[in-house]
Amino acid sequence: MTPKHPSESLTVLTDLVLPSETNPLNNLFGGELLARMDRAASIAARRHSRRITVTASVNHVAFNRAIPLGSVVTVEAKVSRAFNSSMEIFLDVWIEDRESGSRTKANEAIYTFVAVDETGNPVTVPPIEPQTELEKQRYDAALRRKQLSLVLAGKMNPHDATELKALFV
Ligand SMILES: CCCCCCCCCCCCCCCC(=O)SCCNC(=O)CCNC(=O)[C@H](O)C(C)(C)COP(=O)(O)OP(=O)(O)OC[C@H]1O[C@@H](n2cnc3c(N)ncnc32)[C@H](O)[C@@H]1OP(=O)(O)O
Repeated sequence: MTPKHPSESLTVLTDLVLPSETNPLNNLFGGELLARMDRAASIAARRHSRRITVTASVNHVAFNRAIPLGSVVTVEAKVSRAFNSSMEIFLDVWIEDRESGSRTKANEAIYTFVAVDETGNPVTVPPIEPQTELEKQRYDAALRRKQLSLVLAGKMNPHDATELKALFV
C-alpha cells in the first residue's frame, strides 16, 4: 500500500459551546468534548484508511483547561501512526479568543481506531510517513503507547512490550 502523510487525514471541527452542553460550572461537559473528539478522530481515520473505522480505545485525555459557555472550540485530528489495521489519532483542542481571534490550546487526546470490513473484521490500512518534526515525534512514541494500551486492556503480556520496557532500562 502506498504510504500517506498525516496531513491527508487532517480533520478540523469548529463549533460553539451551547448551554445544553455545559456542566453546573458553565463549562463544556467533558463527555461532550469526548464525543466531539470521537467524531473528528473517526473522520481522520476514515480519510486515512478509506474504510469503515471503529473506536478501539481512548488512550489518553487531558482536560487541561476548562472551556467556558459560548467558546468557539476547534478540534483538530490527524493520524499520527498506522499499524496493521489500527491507527493512532492525535487530537489537539483549541479555543479562540473572541476579540483577538488568537488560539489557546485547551486539551489534547489520543484515540485508537481500527479499520474493519462490512462484517466487522479488521483490515489492513496504508502506512504513514510523518513530515513535520511534531509528526515525527508523535509517530516515534506511538508504538510505546499502543503497547501500553494493549497491556492495560489485557491484550498483551507486559513481557512482550519491548518498547515500553525500554523506557525503564
Ligand atoms: C443496514 C445498515 C448496514 C450498514 C453497513 C455499512 C456500515 C456503514 C458505515 C457505518 C460506520 C459506523 C461507524 C461507527 C463507529 C462507531 O460507532 S465505533 C463504536 C465504539 N467501538 C466499537 O463498537 C468497537 C468494538 N470493538 C471491536 O469491534 C473490536 O474489538 C475491534 C476494535 C475491531 C478489534 O477487534 P479484535 O478482535 O481485538 O481484533 P485484533 O485483530 O485483536 O485487533 C485489531 C487491531 O486493534 C488493535 N487493538 C485492539 N484493542 C486495542 C486497544 N485496546 N488499544 C490499542 N489497540 C488495540 C490491535 O493491536 C490490532 O492492531 P493492528 O496490529 O492490526 O494494527
